Amino acid sequence: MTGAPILTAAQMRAAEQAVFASGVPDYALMERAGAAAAAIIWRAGGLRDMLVLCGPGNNGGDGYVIARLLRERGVAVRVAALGESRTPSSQRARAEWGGPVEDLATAAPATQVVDALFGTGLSRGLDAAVAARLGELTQAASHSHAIDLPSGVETDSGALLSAVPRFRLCVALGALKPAHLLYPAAGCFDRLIYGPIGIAAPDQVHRLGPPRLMAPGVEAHKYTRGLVAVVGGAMAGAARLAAQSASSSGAGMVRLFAMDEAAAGPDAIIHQQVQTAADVAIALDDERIAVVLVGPGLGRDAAARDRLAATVTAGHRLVLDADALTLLAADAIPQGSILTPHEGEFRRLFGDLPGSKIDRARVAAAQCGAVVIYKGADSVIAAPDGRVAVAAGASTWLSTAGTGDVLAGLVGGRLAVTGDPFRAASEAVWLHGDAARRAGAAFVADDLPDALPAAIAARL
Ligand SMILES: NC(=O)C1=CN([C@@H]2O[C@H](COP(=O)(O)OP(=O)(O)OC[C@H]3O[C@@H](n4cnc5c(N)ncnc54)[C@H](O)[C@@H]3O)[C@@H](O)[C@H]2O)[C@@H](O)CC1
Ligand SMILES: Nc1ncnc2c1ncn2[C@@H]1O[C@H](COP(=O)(O)OP(=O)(O)O)[C@@H](O)[C@H]1O
Ligand SMILES: [K+]
Repeated sequence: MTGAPILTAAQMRAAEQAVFASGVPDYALMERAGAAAAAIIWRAGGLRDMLVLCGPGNNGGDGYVIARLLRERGVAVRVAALGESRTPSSQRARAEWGGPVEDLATAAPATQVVDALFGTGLSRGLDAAVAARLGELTQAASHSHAIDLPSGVETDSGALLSAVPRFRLCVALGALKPAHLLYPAAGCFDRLIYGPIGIAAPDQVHRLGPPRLMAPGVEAHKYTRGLVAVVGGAMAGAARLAAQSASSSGAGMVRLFAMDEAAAGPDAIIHQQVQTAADVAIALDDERIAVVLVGPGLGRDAAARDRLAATVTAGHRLVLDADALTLLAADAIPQGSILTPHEGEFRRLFGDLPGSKIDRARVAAAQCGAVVIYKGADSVIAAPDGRVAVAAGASTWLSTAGTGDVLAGLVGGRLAVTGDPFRAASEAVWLHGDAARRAGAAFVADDLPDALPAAIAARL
């Protein structure tokens, strides 16, 4: 399930220090990084003429190594620098390059541009003139490559500290950084390639990787595969959509406790009209229920409040979405639940927490003892024990009504199957993204459940 590790700038520095402490000289690590990046750029750009932009720090050092190695392969390389090299390794890399170094302010463009101005050491935005030069030279190139990070993005938050052009390729060195997955920085390149340089990374924060799912065993029956109950409310459609998604998620059975009478819908879903909070309590008094999903279409009035209270009191494992997140206070969330807030719901529940989206999700999960899926174009899944998976690059067509209801149903279904909230949340976000990819363009939320069986089959 886990993909590449994600390290902050400080964790990256600590990991580099550990490599140096093991006896690898500073400059050897820079050679490794430069060689990894040069190999990736060579595959992308071949013999096209190139301008490498080198900054004053070690990111610039990587640039000089890349320039030298691609010159050795026959590429017509020029180098333009932003001032002198200030670290011992980058000074050596510049000396090993040995060729002319132009001034960034006046260098002519080339077919390929390599941005090695700043990486994880950026402490403030680029000066306006430098940012403008970077923009001009990048736009003039048909092949643009950012080394480690596009210059101008803040490593740990993904914020843009100055104007950043869009690169064709970003080469992440040693580990992914939060800015590779968090927006807006994650939108500053078309493709991300990870270049390993042999550092050991802490293993708590990862990019979301493809899950490994299992087909039901021969002994399976509908109750062992998990019974998901969906408690609906005033807006019937949202709960129906969630129930439909849960029933295509691998769960054994879905019961929809709705306020309205059964509408036409998948007949596999057991529809039961449950009007009062007392009726909700009776319906949920069933030991076979593995997970209860509440929130989509619940409403926010007194009746919704009562239905939610009856649902929480029933004591089953909960997935809380939409209106449930608006009605509940953070300290009333039962431990072991899964929450699926979008930005607005997250801020209402947890306030304006400091730090990156990853930091905020982690604090929220620890605070309420629940797994939090902090949704958006970048979705951060955080567990109370500190584990985090970050998903970026989902189809932007997901920004349509009801796709959150589909995700919530899917989370409920995977939780019923696995019994493990972090795993269920991770599987659900992956499958949701894959279903969207399969649905293509301009889909509506109703199309996504139909795409789930194929998305699941692809992970068996
Ligand atoms: N230690 C090493 O040998 C390795 C370093 N690596 C590379 O080194 C990078 C980190 O290197 P550094 O820590 O030297 O940091 P950078 O190269 O990102 O830049 C740091 C330098 O720029 C200055 N600076 C920061 N923001 C500025 C601004 N807005 N305008 C002008 N100057 C500014 C800083 O004062 C410092 O001198 C990584 O991103 C990666 O590319 C990796 O290749 C791994 C190996
Ligand atoms: N621009 C976007 N790019 C990719 N995914 C997005 C984007 N906007 C929203 N999403 C995803 O779509 C879903 C929307 O959920 P939500 O905001 O709760 O919508 P709704 O309540 O209408 O169902 C979430 O899974 C979210 O991560
Ligand atoms: K860079």
